[in-house]
Amino acid sequence: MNCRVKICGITNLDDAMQASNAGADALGFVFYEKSPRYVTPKTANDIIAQLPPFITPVALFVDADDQLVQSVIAGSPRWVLQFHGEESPEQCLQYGQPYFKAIRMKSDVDLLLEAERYDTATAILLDAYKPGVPGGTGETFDWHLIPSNLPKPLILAGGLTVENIHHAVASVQPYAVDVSGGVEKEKGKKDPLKVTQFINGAKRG
Ligand SMILES: O=C(O)c1ccccc1NCC(=O)[C@H](O)[C@H](O)COP(=O)(O)O
Repeated sequence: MNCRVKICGITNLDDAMQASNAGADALGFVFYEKSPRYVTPKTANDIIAQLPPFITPVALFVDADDQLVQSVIAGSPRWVLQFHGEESPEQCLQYGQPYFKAIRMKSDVDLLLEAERYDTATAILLDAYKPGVPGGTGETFDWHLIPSNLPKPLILAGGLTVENIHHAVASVQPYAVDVSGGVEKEKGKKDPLKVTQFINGAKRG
């Protein structure tokens, strides 16, 4: 199985180009001001204007104002949206763009119900739950909680690293994996070697 890779938390052109050249399928940009990986709509749109074709830029929001979402998507027709907060299916759909819904995993989450609720999402992204931290936690969750009959493409996130990516892909067999902190040298700056090793590890799966 060919596992796709999204490198999240891109803040600069060098990291975006390096990840693209190393084989990333998607790049994530965090439009959440409290994040150390926050980028402005202008910076992100300037970066994606220079990306090669076949790379999907993903705009990540956490319960954002309409105005912010609109200012991002006005900059390029290439955006896929990722909603990482408590957005309803109607809110996610209102922009008329393809979207992923992130679900933060707790033992009592009914994933089949969530997948049905967000049936307009093109994929469900599963991330670790940490109280007070909406994402980019660097923590894994119990992959046994993922049902094998999830009716949506699954993007596995949360605490993935060069060390655990082979095991993650082999055991969960996700459509794609998503990483941020595990391939950084410091918050907001990627480590090129880790990015390359991570992508190779995921695709070798
Ligand atoms: O990266 C952030 O700071 C962030 C802040 C708020 C919501 C989501 C955020 N990041 C999401 C991601 O980077 C990934 O989709 C995912 O959470 C995996 O992150 P990590 O565990 O660091 O690999």
